[in-house]
Amino acid sequence: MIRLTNVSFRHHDAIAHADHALQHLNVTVPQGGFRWLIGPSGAGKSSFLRLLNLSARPTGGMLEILGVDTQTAKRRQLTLLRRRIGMIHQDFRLLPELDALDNIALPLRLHGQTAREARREAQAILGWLELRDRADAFPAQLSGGEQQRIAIGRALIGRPDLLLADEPTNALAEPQARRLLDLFQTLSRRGVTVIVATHNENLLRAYPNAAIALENGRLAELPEMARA
Ligand SMILES: Nc1ncnc2c1ncn2[C@@H]1O[C@H](COP(=O)(O)OP(=O)(O)OP(=O)(O)O)[C@@H](O)[C@H]1O
Repeated sequence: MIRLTNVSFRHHDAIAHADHALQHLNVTVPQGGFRWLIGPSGAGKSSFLRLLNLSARPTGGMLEILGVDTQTAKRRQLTLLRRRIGMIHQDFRLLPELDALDNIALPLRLHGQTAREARREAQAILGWLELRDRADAFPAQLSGGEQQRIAIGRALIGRPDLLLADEPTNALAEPQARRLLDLFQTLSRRGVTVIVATHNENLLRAYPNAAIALENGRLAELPEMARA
């Protein structure tokens, strides 16, 4: 369960003091829920995902993630919570000095698994991503779509309970995008909470899940297309 109660967020370096990226949001997503996150550029979608990803803290309100009250949680609880969250960043954020296999394996290494175990699981994911022959390639040697698929693999390898994705299909061809969305749907049916920011109207139509619509940092009326 994800629960935002009156959550506001202001970037440290926001220009005007009153400039809030998110304002007074009340949102609940049950465990296993799939939500699109939609809204025009600058509406606050990435800021919203940063809060859920625990890379930023709300400046007001209460944020509960997977049953943990993030304001009162101890550091150790937050560390454990982070391991249950998978994030696909819009700009991929691969480590340039690691090859494709080790980028995917990284979360398991950070969680203390041996290189051998982590690489074995990463190999299986590379197979699903149809990138087995690119295991040794470094990010700079990969196409945008290949980098995005590696970023997807890295988010999935830790078997997250909460999967967050910022425009995860923007570098993918349509069949790959649909395959990814089919996987997201399957994961959601198995109890993973999935939140996906997108501008891709074809996908919104093809996968009519409920949506969280933002506009100027506030919840907005849902456009017809996104009502589920
Ligand atoms: N690091 C930052 N410092 C200051 N303000 C920021 C920062 N990042 C975003 N903002 C501001 O916060 C607001 C919300 O931006 P955000 O990136 O969350 O929107 P978005 O919906 O993800 O946009 P896009 O679809 O273009 O990615 C905007 O007004 C933006 O200018």
